[in-house]
Amino acid sequence: MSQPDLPPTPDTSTNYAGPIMFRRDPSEETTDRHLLAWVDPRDPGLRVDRTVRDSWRVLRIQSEFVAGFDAMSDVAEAVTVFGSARIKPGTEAYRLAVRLGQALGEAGYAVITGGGPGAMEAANRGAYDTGAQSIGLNIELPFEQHINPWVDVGMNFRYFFVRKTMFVKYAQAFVCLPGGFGTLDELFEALTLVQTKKVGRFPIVLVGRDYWGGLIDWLRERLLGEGMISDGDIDLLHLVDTAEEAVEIVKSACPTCGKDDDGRLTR
Ligand SMILES: C/C(=C\CNc1ncnc2c1ncn2[C@@H]1O[C@H](COP(=O)(O)O)[C@@H](O)[C@H]1O)CO
Repeated sequence: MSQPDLPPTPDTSTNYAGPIMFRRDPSEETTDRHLLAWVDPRDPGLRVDRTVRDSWRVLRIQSEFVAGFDAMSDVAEAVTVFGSARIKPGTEAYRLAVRLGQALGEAGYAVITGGGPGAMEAANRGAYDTGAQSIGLNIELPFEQHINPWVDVGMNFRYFFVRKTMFVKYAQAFVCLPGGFGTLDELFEALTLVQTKKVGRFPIVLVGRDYWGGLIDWLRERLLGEGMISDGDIDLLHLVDTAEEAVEIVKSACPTCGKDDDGRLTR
């Protein structure tokens, strides 16, 4: 029933700038966007943007690394799960992501995701269900954004590259569920880090032969076929169909991960 003496329910759409929340602000600005904006050095009115503001931004970036390292300091063995922000509860894709979170949790791993909706939420939900640590590293975006309710350690990052450092530094493996540009970006960053031996310990697992198979075929035919990558590079990717297979690959790459000296789960 309407109550004319009360103000209308507010628009609750929410934007974040790092830890700061804004409502009723339709701006598409984000901190990343300010950092990456090109500023013409010949424009005297904007010169301060390059000479002063960019230099000072370094301190904010530094503080985000410090906060991220602090937030993650208690994380033991963990697996980072990537996947579409768009899949919905009730779908097969969502159930697979929940099952993946559960299987990783049951095997003793903490689960790290981007903290958002879709496959991230589902994997956090599965991990949370098993009592495993469920971590969400969210990112400031130019539209409404919240950390999903199944995250028990969460952080909201301003900068994509700081957040990506946390995904890699605190995980023993990456598992990619079907996804779009964001998932592909995260997958190829991981692949490049392993290929260039910046990280050495990483299995990268793709779940969904049907979804990823075409990409693997293309990588083999074009990139390998035309000498853009080496023979072993394709083998960095493990293609599976089920959550259980994914966990087996993670475990076999790091048999002691998730266990203490007596072989007990460490969570
Ligand atoms: C588009 C929608 C929500 C966006 N919210 C996100 N929150 C946190 N992390 C995100 C979000 N969107 C993308 N990511 C990151 O990229 C991967 C998923 O991207 P994709 O393009 O959907 O594959 C994911 O792993 C995150 O790290 C829904 O309204």
